Amino acid sequence: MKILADENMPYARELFGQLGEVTLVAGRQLNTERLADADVLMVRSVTKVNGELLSGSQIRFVGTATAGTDHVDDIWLKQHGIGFSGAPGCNAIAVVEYVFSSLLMLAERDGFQLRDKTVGIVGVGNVGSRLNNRLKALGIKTLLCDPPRARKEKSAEFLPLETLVQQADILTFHTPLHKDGEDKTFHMVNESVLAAMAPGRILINASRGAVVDNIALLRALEKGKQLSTILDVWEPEPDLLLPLLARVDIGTPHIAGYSLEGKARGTTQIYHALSEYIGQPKSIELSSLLPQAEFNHITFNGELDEHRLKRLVHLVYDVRRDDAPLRKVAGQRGEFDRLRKEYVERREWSSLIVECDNVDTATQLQQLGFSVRYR
Ligand SMILES: NC(=O)c1ccc[n+]([C@@H]2O[C@H](COP(=O)([O-])OP(=O)(O)OC[C@H]3O[C@@H](n4cnc5c(N)ncnc54)[C@H](O)[C@@H]3O)[C@@H](O)[C@H]2O)c1
Ligand SMILES: O=C(O)[C@H](O)[C@H](O)COP(=O)(O)O
Repeated sequence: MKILADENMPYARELFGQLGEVTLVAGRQLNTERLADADVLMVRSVTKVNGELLSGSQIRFVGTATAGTDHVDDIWLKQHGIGFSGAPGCNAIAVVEYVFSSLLMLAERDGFQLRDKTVGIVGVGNVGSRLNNRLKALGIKTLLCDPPRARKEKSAEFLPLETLVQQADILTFHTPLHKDGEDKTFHMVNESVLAAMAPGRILINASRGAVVDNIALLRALEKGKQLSTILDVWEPEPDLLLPLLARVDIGTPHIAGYSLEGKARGTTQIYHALSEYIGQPKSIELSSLLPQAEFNHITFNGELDEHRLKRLVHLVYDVRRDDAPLRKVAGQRGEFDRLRKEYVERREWSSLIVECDNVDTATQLQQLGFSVRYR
């Protein structure tokens, strides 16, 4: 079995090599010729997988090691009897930790306490629900919007987007990109949503670029709208609007989900899916693949306050390490992708064992996802 896999997929050779012959390719350069005699295609989000790419090929299974699947025409795959698997939730923790890192940085810079803010979460799936749980562990008020879940679960927990726009100090988007339909998310943040956001609010997009109308956002900021913005995803990528990057508070090259754990989980999820599809079910523990983290043990004495939490969070991942390099190279051909390809290893909070002497601190850090030892 010949398996073609994106070169930016950690552990692809080790895992897929157990199932067939692996060739690694640059995701943006995949074309019909490269697919010639391949049986399986394993991609990330930069490869558009559709009839144009696949007709005439002998591909019988497609996997994407990503949470978002808007780059895959899954209907076409089904119609043509091609197996498909995404990697739901693989990098949700990484995105949550990106959001925390960003908000704690803004809180310090602008002199506010996160615990005084209300956070509106739009899209309460794998990312949104984990974000909600961690914010609640800190006693932070959240407002939730997820119409598909609201319909299914008939729960009053979910509110209309307009309510969040009016009431939340921080509005963070974690929806899939739907170009149309009842739950359309394309340009969900448009001119009128931006106009309705009160001065001093914070807008975060770590979902898909086009969930926010980037031109409308740029216009609003150019007209002096007081809005702090955190953008990990752009419309379009990789050729983002440079004047917009210049005006956002934090701008990163679509790496919110790029913890080593998150990427590796993506690979293992589609490895499991392929092995089942071909009738040779295999399983592998993530921990057997991952190296020890650079910093893996720390002693934390006393009580946890927001300032100390910020220091701990930024010890593991400080978003500024991804913001500055993008500003330096944006606009230069190939550089957005290079930053992603050569991404310096980043680990999740769970990779840090925190030894605590205070039971409340230990409980809270555990709820937040750190590995904790109480002595
Ligand atoms: N920046 C990154 O690196 C990164 C990483 C992971 C995921 N993502 C993106 O974030 C998205 C969310 O990730 P996830 O893992 O939580 O996905 P998910 O599928 O688990 O959750 C998405 C949630 O959004 C809800 N939703 C759908 N339409 C909606 C609408 N119109 N309004 C409000 N909610 C709506 C769904 O009901 C679901 O609960 C992915 O689809 C992907 O595009 C980006
Ligand atoms: O949908 C996802 O999982 C993320 O957006 C993912 O991190 C994108 O990374 P890429 O596939 O572009 O490497």
